[in-house]
This record gives sequence, C-alpha cells and structure tokens, in this order.
Amino acid sequence: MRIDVVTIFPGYLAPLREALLGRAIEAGLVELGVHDLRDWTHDVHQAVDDSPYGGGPGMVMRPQVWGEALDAVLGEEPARLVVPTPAGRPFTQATAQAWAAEERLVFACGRYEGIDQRVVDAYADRGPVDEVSIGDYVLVGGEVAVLVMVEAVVRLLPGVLGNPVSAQEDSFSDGLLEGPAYTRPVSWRGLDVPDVLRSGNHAAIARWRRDRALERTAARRPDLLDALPPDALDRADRAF
Ligand SMILES: Nc1ncccc1[N+](=O)[O-]
Repeated sequence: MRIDVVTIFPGYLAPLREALLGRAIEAGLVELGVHDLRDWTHDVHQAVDDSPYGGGPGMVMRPQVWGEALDAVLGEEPARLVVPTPAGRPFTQATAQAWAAEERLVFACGRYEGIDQRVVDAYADRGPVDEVSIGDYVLVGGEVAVLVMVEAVVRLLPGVLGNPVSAQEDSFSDGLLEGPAYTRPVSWRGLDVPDVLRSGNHAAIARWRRDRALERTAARRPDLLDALPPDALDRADRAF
C-alpha cells in the first residue's frame, strides 16, 4: 500500500515512521510520502488560506494551492482521497478494514475552517473521496486524525502485526468491546486473576470472555449491542 499525506505541518506526521508503522515501512509493506502543501504556493508569504466568502470566523484553505498539490501527488494513479473533517462520516473499524484493501490512500489535511469545498467536488470525478471524522470533537487540523486512521489501517495489512489473529479478535471485529485481559503474576496487590482463565477449560474460558465482552459492551456502548445483526447473539449470549 502507498500512503501520501499533504499537510502544512509535515513534522506532525513524523510518528508514522516510529515503531510498528516504521517497521512496516522498512519492510516495504507500506510506502509513505509526506508532502508540504506550501511547496505548491507561489507567493512570498506562501499563503494557503483566505477569508471565507459569506463572512464568519476563521480562514478557509485556498482551492488553487490544494489543486496543484493533489494533482502532483495523485498523478495518474488511482487512489482513495481522504479528507479528515469533523463534518465527515464516522471512521470506524469497518472503514479501516475497507481501506486496508486499497492500493493507495492520499490524505489531505485541512487546517483552519477546512478546505474550499470545490477541492472535494473537483476530485470526486477522478475517484473515491471520503470526508471522514475520527470523533465528535474539533481538532485544530486533520493531521492527528491521519495518524489515527493510518495506524488503524496499516495494522490490518498482512505481515504488519506479529500475530495476525489479534486483528480479527480486536474490539469491534465481532461487534463487541473486548473484555478484560490478565497476565502474570496470578496475584497482584491483593487482586487475583479470575480462576476460569487458569482452568485450562477452553469452552469455559471462551464463555467467560464472551460474557465479559457482552457485559462491558452493554455498560459502555449499548449502541453497539443495538447494532448487532439479529443472529449475532446465540442463546447463551441472550441468557447473559
Ligand atoms: N475531529 C476533527 N477535527 C478537525 C479536523 C479533523 C477531524 N476529524 O475527526 O477528522
């Protein structure tokens, strides 16, 4: 997979070259390009924004600069263009799963009050454009959202995670939150690991884990329970 990011703060994306993602890049599983939007300005002030038509607070990012940048970065190769914005559709594990199958992702990081809408409209004719949000809060720009989304996607690529099974058993993969996890020592500050997890009885362990996942999901995210397909909960689940 090739990932390109266009931003006025390239340094913000440095963490993508650390740890797991850094190793994936070194292993050639992912190619990463980070581009400074100001490279496509032509004025001495390298202006990337201007005041909004119709008035209102803040500044809007100029379409000309973005057009030149995205033409250059996208080239002729097909790619999914992603614009992080609080006004976007929710980015979920399902989005990450879908994007993990893409050859190319190009992220356009908006700052200020966002990017002139015509940029999204103009590129919608060339390929898929997703305006997505990582949550219902307002960040200063899209860069942090790109870090979140790239990590969620790249960890799903074959060969990236040491233990690929865990990508299947993540929270959300079966529609439920993951339950509690334990490791050694068996007793710590007077708190013991639940006996069932040391019983060796795999059916009982699976049942216990499922019950804890249902319990946690009901308590913290009842919306996820409501969203489950009708056949997702078996009789034992319903008994819980
Ligand atoms: N929440 C956000 N705030 C600003 C820019 C992008 C955002 N997002 O979620 O992608």
